[in-house]
Amino acid sequence: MTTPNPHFPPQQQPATLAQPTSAATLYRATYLHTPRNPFTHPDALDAQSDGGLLVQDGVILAAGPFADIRVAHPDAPVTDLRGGLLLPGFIDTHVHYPQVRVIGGLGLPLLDWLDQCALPEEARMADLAYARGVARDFIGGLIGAGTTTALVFGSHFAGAVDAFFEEATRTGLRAVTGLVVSDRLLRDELHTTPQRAYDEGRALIERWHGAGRTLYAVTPRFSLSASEGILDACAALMRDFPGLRFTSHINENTREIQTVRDLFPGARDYLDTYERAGLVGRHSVLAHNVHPTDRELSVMAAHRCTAAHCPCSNSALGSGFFPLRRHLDAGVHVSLGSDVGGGTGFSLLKEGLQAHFMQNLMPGGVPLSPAHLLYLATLAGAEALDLPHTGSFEPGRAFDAVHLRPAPGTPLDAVFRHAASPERALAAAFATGTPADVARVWIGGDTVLGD
Ligand SMILES: O=c1[nH]c(=O)c2nc[nH]c2[nH]1
Ligand SMILES: [Zn+2]
Repeated sequence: MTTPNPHFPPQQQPATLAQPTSAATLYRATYLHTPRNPFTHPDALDAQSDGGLLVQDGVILAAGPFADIRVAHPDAPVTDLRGGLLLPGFIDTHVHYPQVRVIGGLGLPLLDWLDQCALPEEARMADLAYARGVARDFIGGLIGAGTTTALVFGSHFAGAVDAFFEEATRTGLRAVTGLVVSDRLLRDELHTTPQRAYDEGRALIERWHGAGRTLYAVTPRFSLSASEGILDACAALMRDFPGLRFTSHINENTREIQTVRDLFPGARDYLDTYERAGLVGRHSVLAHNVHPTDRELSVMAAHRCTAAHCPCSNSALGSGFFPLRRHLDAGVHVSLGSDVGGGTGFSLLKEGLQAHFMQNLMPGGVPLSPAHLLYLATLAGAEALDLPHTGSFEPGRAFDAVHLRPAPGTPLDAVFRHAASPERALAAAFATGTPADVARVWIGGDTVLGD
């Protein structure tokens, strides 16, 4: 892309860190990652057709051509992953936990889809046993798609959020989530009060923020359903507990935007409803932003907040074409989200493909290479969530990885066996890969799927 994003300079890391002192494993694979942002660095893709990643205690110690790593570490046991593609684990920056069982409500615009599909299901999360089952389905879906970190829209019920954190902890997923809060225009049982939003949020933060791999995200559903009082309670949590993340929705659908305008007559625009409350900052991720104004883009860039682009959801709900070029030109950071259940599944491969299609089809769209798609599905999310130990295979980062190994006889297997380069194989993975091609997933060096 044309405009450098000054907010996330590439990490300068030595090629090899300290020598291992105890058992390390050398993974041999065709691997690809984007240690840099390809929108600002043309040679951002690092592809090794016969690569080696030396991993100890869940951390990558060395990365490069297998032969080089082998010479330096002749005794490390080798795990041979050749025959597929090894990528950094995917990072989904917008996905709804209580909606996994209502994926596929096609054909409705946002507000009708919420009324008819999403909110009735979200009301069921009051039942803790039900919520526990949903948490299993949801996290199984994420990991099964190769996602190792997710910014998750939680539930309106504190017990269901506890259930999510418990399941995330059990499985090892890196998860950032929180209580969803609203006090109008949804359904009565999903409404809360500012005081209760603060009290329940605080209790969850004290239990889960920074516990193991979990972090807390303050989460008003959207300004349409959140009064100034609720937004102020959210801001109070952000002030009282430094290091929290913030997430919500913005500028998704024209009817939604008009309703927000009517509800906040003093606000300059949609972003201003969050901005006035002090909720727009480096740790803010706002989903969709399909219809932003120039002022909103410049304020988002100035505050270094992220727009989570959810192309399958935007297509399924008919929300519109995401103006990626305007975001990049304004210097707004962009990451990728599946937006299950408005989105159509957990695979960030599919989201990457849909992003590619939409940019191809829209006037002034940004041509997206395989490197752009991989970046959006991995490092861009790590940057959005300020998790610098994830997102790529640079030494010093956690070994969060997905091994794509299509079944013999499938078209993707044929492409992998005959691809002229790893980059061609990567393009095919985005074009035709699915969760069925995910053979193994690691988080922090632990195998969480496959063997
Ligand atoms: O895509 C969306 N999914 C949701 O659940 C939602 N809630 C508010 N705005 C929303 N947009
Ligand atoms: Zn959403």
